[in-house]
Amino acid sequence: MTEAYVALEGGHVLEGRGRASGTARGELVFTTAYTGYEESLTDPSYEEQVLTFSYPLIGNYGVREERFESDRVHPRAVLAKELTEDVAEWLESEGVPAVDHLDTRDVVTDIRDGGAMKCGIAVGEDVTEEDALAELEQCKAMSDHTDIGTQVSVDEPVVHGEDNDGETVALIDCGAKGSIIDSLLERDATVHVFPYNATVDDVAAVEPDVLFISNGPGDPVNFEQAITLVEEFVEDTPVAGICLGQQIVAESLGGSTEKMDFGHRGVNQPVLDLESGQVVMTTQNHGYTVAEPGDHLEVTQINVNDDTPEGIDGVEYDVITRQYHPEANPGPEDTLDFFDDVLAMASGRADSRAVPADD
Ligand SMILES: NC(=O)CC[C@H](N)C(=O)O
Repeated sequence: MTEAYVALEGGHVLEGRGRASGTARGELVFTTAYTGYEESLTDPSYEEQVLTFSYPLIGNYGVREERFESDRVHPRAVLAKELTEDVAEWLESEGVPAVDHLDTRDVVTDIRDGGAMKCGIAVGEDVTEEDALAELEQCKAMSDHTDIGTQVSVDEPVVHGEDNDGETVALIDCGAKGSIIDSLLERDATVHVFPYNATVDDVAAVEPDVLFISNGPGDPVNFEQAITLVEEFVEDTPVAGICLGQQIVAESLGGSTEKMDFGHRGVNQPVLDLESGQVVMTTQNHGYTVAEPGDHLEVTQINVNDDTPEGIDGVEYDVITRQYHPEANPGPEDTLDFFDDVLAMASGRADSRAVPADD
């Protein structure tokens, strides 16, 4: 019989039903998203995490490659109340352990009380609780994955939309979702995708109209080269960022970031634009946040639930970043116009708050 154990930080072990076999360890997090499991499971931002779905039934509309955000599943393991056969087979074929028949209400409550925590998973014919505890023992804190970029980034630069007539975007791939590239291509941009550790010379060679830092997994302070790129380019080149990208921009320009207790993961996170007073629904997936924007950046949007920064713009530089995922996939498309704003900024057409003040 297939055994399935989940060992939580502190040593508490849960028993469930094994749906995909193997052993794994990672940072235990939850998403409240009720749709979009194909997109979430292929989002590189989940690298080194174990993803719990709080919505009780996952997989009820199948598994379609056209919905994938990258070419593989990124969470180390998946926990749910009920996974369909389609999803279980997919995860088994990807070598990603999965456990269901768990009381995910308890798992979510544990994470909310204790914060995102380490965990170990063991699923298989002969596994024991000790196997899950052994995985837990070896689990590293997220911030200790210091070279996580190498696990999710392209190895070599790739160009998309070479024949497009629009702006030239240098996208630093810290684990970029495919929808970010698609959103730029749909707006006629040429997108040069660079490895997370690209040099200033590499990027300068394509003469970008905008330096765009992608989403990605882990702690922003571990993306030292991307932090350097923003410092080097910001005086002469507009800068944009999504999620990890916002955090990297803040780290570059005198701000700071910190780890949240359990983060924001879901598709109905309300965000208030401080200038217009408008609230939009957003997709989110992050465990770190900007703590202080620093003198060069100003917070322009906040999370309605906890006031954390959701939009940060440049004070004297052309900078626009968002903590949420404007590209949706999954989730609402309320914020797709972010890409129009970024490309307007890149072309110098921007009537943006980031325009330097007159003397
Ligand atoms: N989606 C992302 O880019 C995640 C950003 C970062 N890894 C965090 O957890 O906060």
